[in-house]
Amino acid sequence: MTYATPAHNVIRTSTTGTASTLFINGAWEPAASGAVRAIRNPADGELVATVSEAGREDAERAIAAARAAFDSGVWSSVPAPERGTFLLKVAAGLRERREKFARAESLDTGKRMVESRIDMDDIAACFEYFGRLAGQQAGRMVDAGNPAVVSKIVYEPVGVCGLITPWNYPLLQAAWKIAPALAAGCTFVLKPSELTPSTAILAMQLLQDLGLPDGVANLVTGPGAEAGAPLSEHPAVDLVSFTGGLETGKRIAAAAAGTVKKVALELGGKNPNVVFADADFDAAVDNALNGAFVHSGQVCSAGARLVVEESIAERFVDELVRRARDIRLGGPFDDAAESGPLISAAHRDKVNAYVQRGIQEGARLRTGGAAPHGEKYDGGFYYQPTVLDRVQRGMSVVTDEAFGPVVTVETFRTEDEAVATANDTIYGLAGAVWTQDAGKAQRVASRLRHGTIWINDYHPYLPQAEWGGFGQSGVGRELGPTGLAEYQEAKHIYQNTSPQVTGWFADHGKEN
Ligand SMILES: NC(=O)c1ccc[n+]([C@@H]2O[C@H](COP(=O)([O-])OP(=O)(O)OC[C@H]3O[C@@H](n4cnc5c(N)ncnc54)[C@H](O)[C@@H]3O)[C@@H](O)[C@H]2O)c1
Ligand SMILES: C[N+](C)(C)CC=O
Repeated sequence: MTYATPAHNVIRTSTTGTASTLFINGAWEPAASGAVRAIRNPADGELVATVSEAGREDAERAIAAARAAFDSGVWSSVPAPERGTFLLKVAAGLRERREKFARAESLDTGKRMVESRIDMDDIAACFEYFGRLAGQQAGRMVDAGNPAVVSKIVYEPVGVCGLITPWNYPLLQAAWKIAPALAAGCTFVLKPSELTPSTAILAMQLLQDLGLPDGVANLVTGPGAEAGAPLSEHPAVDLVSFTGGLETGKRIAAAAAGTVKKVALELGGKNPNVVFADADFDAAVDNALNGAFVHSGQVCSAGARLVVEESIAERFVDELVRRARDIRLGGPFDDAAESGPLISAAHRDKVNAYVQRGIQEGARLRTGGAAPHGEKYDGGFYYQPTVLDRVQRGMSVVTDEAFGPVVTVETFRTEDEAVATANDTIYGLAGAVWTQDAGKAQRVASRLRHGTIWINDYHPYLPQAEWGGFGQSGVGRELGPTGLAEYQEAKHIYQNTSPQVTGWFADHGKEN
């Protein structure tokens, strides 16, 4: 198969310079300024779509629509099981349109079709999970210790949600927010990455086709500083849920403080993949490749730090390097490709700068460290899978999230040293432990300060299992029951069925 051309375009956006991709109060609109952005496939630079480039004014109109829809009760008053049924229809719609959505995702991100198809399945599973959960949150009775009192906890929607998402898993990260927000009865404004808006547009079309009331779901496509910032600043937004980089997350938390809105942050990671000498060697090497290089390492939970027991380190890294050299790079429709391009030239420059700085600081480059050569790669933003060993703690390539196909190698001699090395990061998103000793696996897993620990595996995540970070990897959790609770307020309703005079204050005006 050859790379996609604009003829593969699968969404209703223009390739001629006009666009109406803002979805506000049930209508498709251009940006107030008329600005547009060209979306290009990072695998070959081909024009994929032209979308509206929203600014503050557009975001504020979308917020007003979401506020009015929430306050009208048009969605929050729909019984929770019916909201759940709607989510199940969304899941079914996604499954029917899987290929169309996957192509749009691959064209925007450059990721291989096989990966985008998996993403679409995971997205449908997310809607199914929250669809089933929606009807099960009945609240609970509380024993007030007084038979005359009826005391209960009910869960109400938090209100208007600002949802801000990144480019690496565009619709998946949006779905992890949209599904629980709708299940809880919230309304929202979604601001996807300006680089990868296409599947968000398709998703809004699906919600519209399925009859979601106007104003419940709103979309602004555009850059963060203009279209995104109002979602964290505006007093009419009750919650901002953000997935993206650490520095943006800090800005959003600071901006949200002005109106004391709820903040959920899913940020980056610098995730340790800890391999003990007694691990299944072949499985551990294979999964170290998977952990570091799938989607060219542009994964928040990428196993970018290999932490390997000294006694097997040389053999392990030799094998990792041998196999990393063989990884075939290519575009979304190249069936032979095993990994794809980076998202942009600027991002590739950033990844390369980390690698070169690491080498200058004394790391040894075992493979990679440059863009690949050849006609096939011209016009795309490819970077070779890269392995650096002999790194030192404190080097920026070890501490910072490079977010590319780069793995560093650290070694340890004892279990304590393995734990200390793995925990030596400001982040705390995910990590893995490889050993055939079940006791050691559980011991180490319990000491690692990361939100997800895989034992003898790498990368799986489940809609029913909470996802999120310790430390500076974020605040709050997505998925699982906690992922729904993020979009709810717990309210205590206390009813005294037999009101009594308390006598706390004497009635000084009353005759004896
Ligand atoms: N923890 C997770 O589950 C998870 C999942 C996916 C990606 N990520 C992280 O996302 C990052 C990569 O994504 P990115 O480069 O798109 O991140 P980013 O922080 O640059 O952008 C994320 C989103 O924020 C918007 N934005 C930027 N500035 C803003 C502002 N001032 N106000 C409001 N919105 C603003 C962007 O337009 C985009 O939509 C990595 O750090 C990765 O680890 C985390
Ligand atoms: C959360 N996850 C693993 C799907 C994507 C992270 O970038």
